[in-house]
Amino acid sequence: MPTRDPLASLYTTAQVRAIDRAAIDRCGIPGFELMRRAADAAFACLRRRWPDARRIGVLAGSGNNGGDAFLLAELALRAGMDVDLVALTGDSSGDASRARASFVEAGGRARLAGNSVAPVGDVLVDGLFGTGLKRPLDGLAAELVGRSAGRPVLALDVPSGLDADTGTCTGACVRADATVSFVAWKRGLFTADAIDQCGARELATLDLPQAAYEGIAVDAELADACIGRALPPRRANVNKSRFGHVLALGGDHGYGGAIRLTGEAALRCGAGLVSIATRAAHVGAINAARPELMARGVDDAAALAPLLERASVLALGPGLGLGDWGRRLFDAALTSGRSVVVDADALTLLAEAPRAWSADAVLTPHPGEAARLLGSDVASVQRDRFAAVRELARRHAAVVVLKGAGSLVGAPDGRVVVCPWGNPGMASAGMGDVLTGVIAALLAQGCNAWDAARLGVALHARAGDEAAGDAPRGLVASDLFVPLRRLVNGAGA
Ligand SMILES: NC(=O)C1=CN([C@@H]2O[C@H](COP(=O)(O)OP(=O)(O)OC[C@H]3O[C@@H](n4cnc5c(N)ncnc54)[C@H](O)[C@@H]3O)[C@@H](O)[C@H]2O)[C@H](O)CC1
Ligand SMILES: [K+]
Repeated sequence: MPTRDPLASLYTTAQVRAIDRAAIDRCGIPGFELMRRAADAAFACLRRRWPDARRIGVLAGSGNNGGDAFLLAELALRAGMDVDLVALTGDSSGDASRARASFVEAGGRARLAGNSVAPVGDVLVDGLFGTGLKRPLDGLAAELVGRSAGRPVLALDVPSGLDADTGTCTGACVRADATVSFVAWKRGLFTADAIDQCGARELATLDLPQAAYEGIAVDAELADACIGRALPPRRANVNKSRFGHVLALGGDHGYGGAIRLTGEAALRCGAGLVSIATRAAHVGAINAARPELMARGVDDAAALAPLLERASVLALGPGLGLGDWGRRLFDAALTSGRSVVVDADALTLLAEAPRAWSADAVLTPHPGEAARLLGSDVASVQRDRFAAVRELARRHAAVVVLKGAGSLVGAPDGRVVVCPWGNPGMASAGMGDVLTGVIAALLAQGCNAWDAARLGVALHARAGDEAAGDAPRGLVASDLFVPLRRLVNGAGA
């Protein structure tokens, strides 16, 4: 059994609660001690991130998230800070009740939320709700969250209002500058709305022994970008044929740039040879822009046959269109027996008629394409991205990349990897075309579908972050080529 990497393991809230129970029942650590350790870790995080804070505002809910908040407030009092604590309810339950009493014994005073204003302070501690959130926030809780807008916020465990299993928030939700999560990463902290709501994420494992985690399944893993294990350094005595031949198919009239981006990305990530099957009208422009690409105008399966014969991996779909021409290329490609990355319009064609695969297959839908493939709608896909990517991988018996904020990679056997990199600048034309080329290049160099997809997504997102810097707006897809080349050679791993 590979040793669990706590920093890369993602759990559902039910699994985290099971770890909590195991810590108490199996390891003999009282729940209140866990709460105290959580408060210690959160207070240390606050002092580190806001070293000049002298007054803190605290929002305390009725459950153990609130209990964490009461004990943090007590620590702040004992450190000589001013504390303005607003409690959502007049009493707390279980360990939280003991935490509340401890805060009061230390001289703390809990104001009742009622119609009072939000707590004052240089920084606001969000201890309203954590993994016990059961429904979208409303009423007083929603009002308090609304009043935290625009202030520096440290969220305890989970930003209040965020579903820690799916990363979505349908009602009011705290927007934190930092979130310190306890015991283990909740999978919902890394995808969907969480990317906007969590701020900087920190994990405090509360010094739990490994025994607390044993026997409790990990639901997903954070992507790693260590390319070295899958693509070892190149020997000198090699020929380009060792690094595969990618054939990119697409670029109907008006979309020649899409397939060119795919082809160039494959070259930049180390494919030995890259050919492009596209409309004849695009060949001149592609050859002029990137002569290393072997662009060929094709109109039918006959013209495509020799290209398919020479290729080892196909990148199918960017700018393919849904017309007769695109359908002919689609059908020829999917009966070629080659490993294939299926993207863009090819996914729409696939949704019309699912296929069995005779080699490795990676699908790369955005939420809209995923909805079409599932016969569902975007809202349902985004409501639970983990369920969607697992259902897609199972139903199509392929590795699936569900793109979007916090891209997910799913395998037919249920494995899921979550990409913690990427930025809003990547929501722009051509980024998906580049990703298709990246994944095809890794397949061409010998990676299996799972490694090619999870590493390709990580490389692509990290290249996007490097290219964007602190200016995501205006990032263009070809900006990724230079960082991609650095990262695919193991830089920064
Ligand atoms: N193992 C760990 O990760 C540790 C967790 N700790 C903290 O405990 C909370 C979870 O505590 P819990 O009491 O289960 O739930 P919450 O405090 O998150 O929720 C409070 C309470 O609120 C009610 N509620 C739920 N949704 C709503 C709503 N929309 N409106 C109003 N009220 C709602 C419901 O009854 C909940 O029970 C975890 O996040 C950690 O912060 C430990 O302290 C440390 C170890
Ligand atoms: K919280």
